[in-house]
Parts: sequence; structure tokens; C-alpha cells
Amino acid sequence: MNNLLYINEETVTKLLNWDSTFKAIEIALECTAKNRAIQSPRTFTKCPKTDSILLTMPGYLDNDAFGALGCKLVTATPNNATLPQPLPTINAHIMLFDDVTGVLKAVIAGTEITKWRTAAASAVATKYLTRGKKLKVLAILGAGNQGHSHALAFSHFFPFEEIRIWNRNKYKAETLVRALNLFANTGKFKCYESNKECVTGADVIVTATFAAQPIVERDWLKPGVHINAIGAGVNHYSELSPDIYNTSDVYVDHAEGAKVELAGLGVKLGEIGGVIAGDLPPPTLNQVTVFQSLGMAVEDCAMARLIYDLYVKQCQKE
Ligand SMILES: NC(=O)C1=CN([C@@H]2O[C@H](COP(=O)(O)OP(=O)(O)OC[C@H]3O[C@@H](n4cnc5c(N)ncnc54)[C@H](O)[C@@H]3O)[C@@H](O)[C@H]2O)C=CC1
Ligand SMILES: O=C([O-])C1=[NH+]CCC1
Repeated sequence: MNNLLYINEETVTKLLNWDSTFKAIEIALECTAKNRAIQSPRTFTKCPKTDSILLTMPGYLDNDAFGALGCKLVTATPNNATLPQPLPTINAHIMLFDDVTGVLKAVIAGTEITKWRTAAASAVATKYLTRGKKLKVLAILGAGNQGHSHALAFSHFFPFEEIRIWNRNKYKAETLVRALNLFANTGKFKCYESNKECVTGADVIVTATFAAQPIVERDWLKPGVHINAIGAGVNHYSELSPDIYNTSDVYVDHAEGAKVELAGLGVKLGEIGGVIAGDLPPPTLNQVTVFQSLGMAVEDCAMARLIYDLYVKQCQKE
């Protein structure tokens, strides 16, 4: 008998909520630092026909509420944004397995999950790395899918008075700002014309682009600013200028993955889960901090378990 479930993007989107996503990701990050997660560095397969890269991300998370055995398959295809009918540049599915029998239980659409879990990881890092700091201004560089999900997550979790958005194509930032202000019935989302002006004076910065050259410089930063650098595909640390890394406390989601993917960075890296678990001290108030997000498999395992459980519960009610 085959009980394999397929949970599509529409259903996933209806089931997602910020508070459960935050909890799932906080646990995934903490379990990673506590050796209750198994995830080898992921593989990258570059498709010679296009600019598409396929990432395979297998993992196992040991946790009662969010534990799961799974594997995300995700492609990054920056050219999709330029198609006559643009498609998302990040497309994903997650395979969820029974962790006793190894049988595949569900294939879960993972594009929305990737948007939400990545923004939640930045929110978790921001919560633990900005304790005691006043958070008034957020600057988001990049008005794509991640820029959007970060704007929603950060306005849900933090009391920012102003949320600035910059995009290299200004029209995209303007459109996003208009939609966000309408959605939240507010005027706190603001469009910025230059990346320098956008980050100047900000308390928290998010970079969510494919920029292969720095879009944030060290001397633009306020003392004590926290940066979530989440973008740039395979060039994971190209959005920030090198002297930002050299003069900041830098944290990652997954130290083993960072050994491979951030090999060229040459700075000491802490794991954010260590701060969550209380094994690493939080930064001092004037210290600039960077959360260099790679994205990790057990975040997707935790999210697959969350969505699977919610879906099964919903089906039992109907
Ligand atoms: N750390 C993580 O877990 C994850 C990271 N990502 C990364 O986040 C980044 C953004 O992803 P999405 O928002 O889904 O993509 P998207 O295509 O929806 O948005 C990307 C934005 O970056 C801008 N952009 C592209 N090239 C640029 C450049 N050279 N300079 C400045 N801006 C540029 C585009 O105008 C667009 O608004 C990508 O690098 C992606 O690989 C995506 C998912 C998870
Ligand atoms: O973790 C993830 O899903 C990704 N990281 C970079 C591109 C997609």
C-alpha cells in the first residue's frame, strides 16, 4: 500500500504561520549546536545549460516536536527573474521519510517554506544577538522573495518604527513597499534610492540579493549594528565588504557547512545555536555582529515535520 502524500505550495502556504516557524527554526539551530542534528555539507550541481544550481540537502533532526529525516532539493536560477513570465529564482521540494522504516511519507512543496524558514532563521539570530539593543530602524537590501519574507517576519517579531527597502531595480522596491504598507495598514515601510542611505543609521540590516560584489561597506555602519547576510547563492559572503567580516563577531547556522562554503572567509565563526543554548556569550552592545546564513537541511526537516503534522491534523478534522 502506498500512502505517499504530496502537499502542494497552496496547501503549505495556508498552513504556515510565523510563531510555529520561529519555534521550529530556533530548535533546529539549537539542536545543531548540541549535536542533535546530522547534516553533511550539501552538494552543488551546476547545470551547464543555464545558470541553474541544484543543491541537495539531506538531514536528520532529533527532537520530539520537530524531529524528522528528510532531504530538500532546491535550485537557484537567477535568470528566472528575467524570463518574459518571471518564475521564482529559488525552487524547492522536501522529501520527508519515516525515520524508523526509511519509507518516503511525503513530498512537500518547499519554495514558500524556504522563504519563511530563512526569514525565521534571521529573526532568531537577531533576537539572540541584539539583546539589550534598541531596534528602531531595519534596512533590507533586496526586494525579491526573501526581501519580502524578511519584511513580514521582522515586522511580526520586532517593534521597528521604520523598515527601509532598497533594490537595484527601484521599481521592484517601490512595488513591494506599496504592497507591504497596504497589507499592514501602515506607512512604516519606506523605499530607498541608494543602498548607502538605506543602511546608514540602521540598527539591523538584511542583505537578500545575488550580488557578487559588496553592497554594504564598513564605514556606513552604526556601532552595534546587527547584519543578517543571507544571499548571493554560491558566493555566500560576497554581499558584505571583507572588512565587515574582519571587524565583526560572525555567526553561522551550521559550522560544518561553513567549513566548506565559507572556506575563503578566514575569520573565526561562532554557531548561533551556541548562543541560543547559552554555551556562547551574547555580544556586547557596541559590537557589530553578522549572522551569515547558509541555510541548513535540518531547518527544512523541522519545517517538513511541522507542515506534515498540521496537514494530517487538518485531514482528520475534515
Ligand atoms: N541563506 C539561505 O538560507 C537562503 C539564501 N537564499 C539566497 O537569498 C538571495 C535572494 O533570494 P530570493 O529573494 O529568493 O531571490 P529573488 O530573485 O526573489 O530576489 C533577489 C533580489 O536581488 C536583486 N539582485 C539580483 N542580483 C543582484 C546584484 N548583482 N546586485 C544587487 N541586487 C541584485 C534582484 O533585483 C532581486 O530583487 C539569493 O542569493 C539566494 O540564493 C535563498 C534562500 C535561502
Ligand atoms: O538553504 C537554502 O535553501 C538555500 N541556500 C542558498 C540557496 C537556497
